[in-house]
Amino acid sequence: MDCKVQRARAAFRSGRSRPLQFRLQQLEALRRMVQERERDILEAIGADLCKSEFNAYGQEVISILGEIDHVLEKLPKWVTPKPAEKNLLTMLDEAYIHSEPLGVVLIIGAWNYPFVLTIQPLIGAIAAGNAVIIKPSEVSENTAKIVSKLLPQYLDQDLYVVINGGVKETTELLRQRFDHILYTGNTAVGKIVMEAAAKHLTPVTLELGGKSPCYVDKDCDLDIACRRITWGKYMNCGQTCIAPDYILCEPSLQSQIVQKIKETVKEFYGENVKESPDYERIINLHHFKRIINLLEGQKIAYGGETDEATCYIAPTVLTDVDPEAKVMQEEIFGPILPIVPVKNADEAIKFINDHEKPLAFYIFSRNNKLIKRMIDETSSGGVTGNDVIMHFTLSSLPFGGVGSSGIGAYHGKHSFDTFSHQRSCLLKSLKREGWILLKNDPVQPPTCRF
Ligand SMILES: NC(=O)c1ccc[n+]([C@@H]2O[C@H](COP(=O)([O-])OP(=O)(O)OC[C@H]3O[C@@H](n4cnc5c(N)ncnc54)[C@H](O)[C@@H]3O)[C@@H](O)[C@H]2O)c1
Ligand SMILES: CCCCCCCCCC=O
Repeated sequence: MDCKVQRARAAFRSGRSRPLQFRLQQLEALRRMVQERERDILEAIGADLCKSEFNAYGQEVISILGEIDHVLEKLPKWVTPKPAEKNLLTMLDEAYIHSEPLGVVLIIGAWNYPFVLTIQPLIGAIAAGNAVIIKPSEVSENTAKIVSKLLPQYLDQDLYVVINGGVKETTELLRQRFDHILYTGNTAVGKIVMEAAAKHLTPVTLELGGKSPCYVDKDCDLDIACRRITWGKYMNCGQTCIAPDYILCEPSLQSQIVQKIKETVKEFYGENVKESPDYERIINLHHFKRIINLLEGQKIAYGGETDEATCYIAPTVLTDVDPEAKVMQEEIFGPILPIVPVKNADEAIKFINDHEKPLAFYIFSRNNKLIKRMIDETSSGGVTGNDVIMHFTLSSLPFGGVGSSGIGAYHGKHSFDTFSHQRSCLLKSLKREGWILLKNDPVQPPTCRF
């Protein structure tokens, strides 16, 4: 492992990852890999998460191809040094900001979108000119295997290295010195990563989780709201970092919401969800049991069926959920949707602010003023009004958390910035040396110097 990181560092020091042409060529090769080996990639994701090819393509491959195209188009502009404003003392000089690569960066991926969560940060790290060590999640072993098999066939083998393994290997890896670490996963491990990084003063981007609230206002299009919530909540069997974790709404809306979600589930997955090729499974028995446990003592208004043998949990809605209930104490990361009744938007705002800052916040309302007020009076990594998940799909928006849901952000230019150092450059003119006397004259106030 040491020698793989050293090899990447030596390759970085050779300087070959820096030229724009090289970065573009590597990104084009990555795009070719995704296009030519699409079948293998979809198969691996499918095997890990019991996901249809259609869903794997729509949820993982499309965003990677879109991100690569976006970066290929914009990178020449991003790498161009940006002139900086000058003052009287430097008016004859050249001042600019140069984005330079950080060095060797470590990307630690999570299992729930195993391809996108390793490859999307990789795109940014290559674009910024770094060498990269990629550590996919061992939980999604098929995707980890295919990533480690394919990347060396398409990319520079010394600069971009995949290391597979679990806690032991990652712990060992974290002892090494990196120039940046981007970790995606749960908050507890995020703290371990940050502690290890601190030993080397390595900056981190932590893409963590949390309980993302969804406020449904009584003045909203309830049909559309419930359709969109159903889509985002039950996609990937609820195992999405920015899935709406729970709903806040006035008590009288609960039964309508349950009814509409029930109808939408039928529309999306058919009469028998268990038989639907579009409905995934919980990743493993450990998570299956953890989620089932959250149902204890709850009023199940819809769903609730489970099958341990296949880690199946039906799309489920809970009503009149007590904020103190177990299901409200941790991120659910499964297809259970609690509804917590609140009197109004103000009570919803207070509820959100009384808890840790979430990764996402969703507001459904016809009243844009209310949406803006709720944004102003709360905090979260990102927000989507009148939909869920969709802010993730925009390369122009920084994707990341705040407070306990994460540190830093990536996607598009934000990835490039995350993996770059903004270097201040001042190139002094050799002219007007006489001015130095003025600079060194302590009796002259600065305003009188020129
Ligand atoms: N913000 C985001 O973009 C994002 C995306 C996906 C998931 N998540 C969050 O991640 C969580 C689910 O992921 P997970 O944590 O179950 O994924 P996971 O089990 O795949 O772990 C993530 C990574 O951490 C490594 N790891 C695990 N234990 C470790 C340890 N003790 N020391 C060092 N490394 C260790 C794993 O090998 C893996 O590569 C949820 O909270 C979810 O919200 C966040
Ligand atoms: C259009 C749907 C895209 C869905 C991608 C969601 C990725 C979320 C990453 C966190 O888990």
